[in-house]
Formats: sequence, structure tokens, C-alpha cells
Amino acid sequence: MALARSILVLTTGGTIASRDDGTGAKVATTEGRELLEGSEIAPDLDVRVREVLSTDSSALTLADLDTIRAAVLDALTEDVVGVVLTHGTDTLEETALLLDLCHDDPRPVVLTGAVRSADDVQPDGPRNLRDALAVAASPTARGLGVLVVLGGSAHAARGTRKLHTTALTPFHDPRWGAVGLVTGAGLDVVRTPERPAALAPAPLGRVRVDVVALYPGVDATALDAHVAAGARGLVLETTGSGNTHPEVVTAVARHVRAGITVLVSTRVHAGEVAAVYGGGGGGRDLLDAGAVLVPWLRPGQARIQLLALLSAGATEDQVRGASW
Ligand SMILES: NC(=O)C[C@H](N)C(=O)O
Repeated sequence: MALARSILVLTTGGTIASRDDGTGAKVATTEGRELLEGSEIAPDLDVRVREVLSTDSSALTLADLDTIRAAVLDALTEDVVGVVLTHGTDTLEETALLLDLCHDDPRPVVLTGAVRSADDVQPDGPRNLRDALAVAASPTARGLGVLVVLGGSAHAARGTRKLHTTALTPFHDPRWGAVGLVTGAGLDVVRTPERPAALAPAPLGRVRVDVVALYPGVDATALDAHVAAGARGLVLETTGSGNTHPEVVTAVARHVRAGITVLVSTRVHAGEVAAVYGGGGGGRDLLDAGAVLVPWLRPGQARIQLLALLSAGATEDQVRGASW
């Protein structure tokens, strides 16, 4: 008989592990062992589970992200064909990108979660976990980096976002679409994601990077407050293709001169950020003020990449030249 393929499942909480706490609120309380019991596991897989955290992903701290990354890197030192990480969906895209940035191993790391809680009459967690295990064990998933598997498809970590609060297929990559579809046999790959060279993992908590929302009527108050709180980097959630009010651009120029890295992302779901508009508040003005345009990553993932770069000691040129 063929030797069983080993997979380590790391659990962190989220809706996949949540149940009613008696007041009608969902809280992550399900143990890793119970998650596996509820999911069909192929007989040729040897699946072990390790509990890392038990929290709603919206409450994760940077120290928690360090803990999760360390647990994944540790799991990859073991004799496993792949790793599955169960995670809340709210900030799954941040954790997925962080792991992908330092993933330098052909074995797949697969993040999964659920939209419906573990005590729902029709939970989606068991199927998602089964799919994630199938992908983690699939030879076709090797070399694709960190993947997000929910609702029957797999997406690359980079560029993938939660785009629906309740749909069973909440994750999409607006630029490239899915990497593959989950089949009974594993992963049917439709594209190979482009991934930059891996970064050395460094603890995230020493650097502060904040996201600043921009909207009609905005001024520089929030921007200045983040810098006063110690931010070394700011990610602007601009309107449209990278535009805002001239007052914000003036503040950006001041902060860039003082050594703060300012990234220009957008609140718009799909499409490129570019230096098109002038007039004092346009993307062209932000570029001239010294900001870095982020064509494709949206604010959550841009922040994680900037945190990872600054934490790893990247130079200004390395930050500017990164794949955004
Ligand atoms: N569907 C989910 O997992 C949402 C949950 N609030 C979380 O991110 O932990």
C-alpha cells in the first residue's frame, strides 16, 4: 500500500470554528479535532491538527500574525506534503499575503475558512476543509505558493480579496481570477500566479503602517494623526484611480520629506491605480509629492507588504521597486 501523505492542519479560529455562545453571538470555540471530525478526509491522507490561535480574524494583532507565520514555517520543517491553515475570512487576505511573501517552498500552504458557522444547519466549513486538504495534497498545487480555497475554487494569495460578506464564494482576484478549481482529484490549475522573490521573515510589530481612508470633504487630520502616532508608512485608500484633495497631497509631500513611506491605493474594487489626473489632488500630484503608486494591491494587502518590507529592513529603492 502507498505511504499516506501527511498534512498538518493549523487552526486559528474564525467562523469555521464558531458557534453560538448562548446569547446569539458567534464565537470561535470549536477545537481543531472537532473540525476534522466534521470533514471527510481521503483515506490515503494522514492529517494531524495543531491549534495555533482561537480568535475572530478581525481581532488579530501583528504579534498574532508573527505567531501564525512561525507556526506555518515550523510545520514546513516536518515531513508533510502541504499545510492547511483554517482562518477567519475577514482578514484572511492579509494573512495569506504575509505567508506568501516569505513562502520559499514548493509545498502548498492552503488557507481556508467558512462563511457559515460550525453550528449552522448547512455549514460550508466541512466542505471547504475537505477541499483545502485535497489541494494541499495535490501535486498540481506544488509551486503555486500560498492559496486561498473556499467555495470550490483556489485563488492566489496576492491580489485576492474578500468581496462579499455572506456569499459562499467570498474571495475573488479581480485582476486574474482563480488559479484553479477543486476537483475530486485535487486542483485543476488554470493559471500559474506570478510571485516575487521570497522575503526573509522578520517580526512585524516593530513598525507601524496605517491605512488612511479618503473621501469627499477629507483633510489631512487623519494622515497627520497617524504620523504623530509613530507610523513609518501610510497607505492611502484614495478615490478612483488614485486621486484625493490637494490638502492631502500637500501633507503627503511634507511627510515624505520627513522619511515616511506613502503608498497610493484605492477604495475601488478592480482596475489599475495610475498617475493620470493633476489639478493638485490627482494621482500625478501624489507621485510628484513622492508617494509610491500601488497599481494592483488594495489597501489591506499593500499595508501588509509594506510592513513586511520595512520590518525586513528594505531600503527606499527596494520599497519603490517592489511588485505592488
Ligand atoms: N467568516 C468569517 O470567518 C468571519 C469572522 N468574523 C472572522 O473573520 O473570523
